[in-house]
Amino acid sequence: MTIQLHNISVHHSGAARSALALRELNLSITQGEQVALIGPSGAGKTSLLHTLACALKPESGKLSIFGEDPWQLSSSARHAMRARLFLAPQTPPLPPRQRVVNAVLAGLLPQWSIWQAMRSLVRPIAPDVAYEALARFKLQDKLYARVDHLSGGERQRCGMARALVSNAEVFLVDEPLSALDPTLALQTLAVLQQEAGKRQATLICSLHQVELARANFTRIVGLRDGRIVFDAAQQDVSDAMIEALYRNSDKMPTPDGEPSEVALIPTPVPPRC
Ligand SMILES: Nc1ncnc2c1ncn2[C@@H]1O[C@H](COP(=O)(O)OP(=O)(O)OP(=O)(O)O)[C@@H](O)[C@H]1O
Repeated sequence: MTIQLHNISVHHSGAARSALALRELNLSITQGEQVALIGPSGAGKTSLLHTLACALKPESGKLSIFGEDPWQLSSSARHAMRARLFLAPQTPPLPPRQRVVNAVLAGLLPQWSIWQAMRSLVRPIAPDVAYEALARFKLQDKLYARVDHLSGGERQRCGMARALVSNAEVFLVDEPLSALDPTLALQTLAVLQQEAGKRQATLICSLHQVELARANFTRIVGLRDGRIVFDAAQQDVSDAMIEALYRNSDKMPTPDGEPSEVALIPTPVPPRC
């Protein structure tokens, strides 16, 4: 099992201790699985991806990635683990004045020495690698453009190209399609899924496009109020489950941050690869 969460609860630093972003989550994902995370805004999709990327430390519960608890490792061992995980945030943190070629090649940084990294900033070491990755997202003509001259959707695809050049074993991708038109969204998702499939990487992808998730992922995890509401095979996800997942709650929040009511749906047995 590549990823195992047992009763994981997480809160963000700065948030009230009781305002948990994830509440007693249980989840197991095997290497090579492709999982879509869906759920309303604030459900905890980003928090879950950041927890899996070892960017957020759980408050309680047991987390295992590649068979080890990242937070029991030394910081250098955890750093090495992070290099096997690629987190593509909703808004890729690309330095504005950087050239696209360098932004993409940053995906190779975990494999480079400090000298290679510095040399590449002056004169990109492997522009062909960046070019090929960009071409898969139809962005090759922007190879030497400045990042702050890209549109939002182009930046997102630049972030995806960076994922492609990395040798990550797990892709944690947050809302990769939010700034893309429907055609590009489909193409981008296809490239991500093909690449993950080709290298047997695990792909965990949060999506607001529920129909895209249902059409393209064999396993769908529905989150709401920091809890897993369902974890089901694509064919077992019904319209009623989706409707309940996204139903607006007009209940007033309680002062301790606990949601006053969550429509929990019995969880079908998750599919196994
Ligand atoms: N930096 C932060 N500090 C404090 N609380 C946070 C922070 N980031 C998120 N939260 C809270 O954690 C909970 C889960 O947020 P999260 O961003 O994980 O949801 P999400 O499902 O990814 O939402 P969206 O679809 O809008 O991106 C929310 O209640 C949110 O308000």
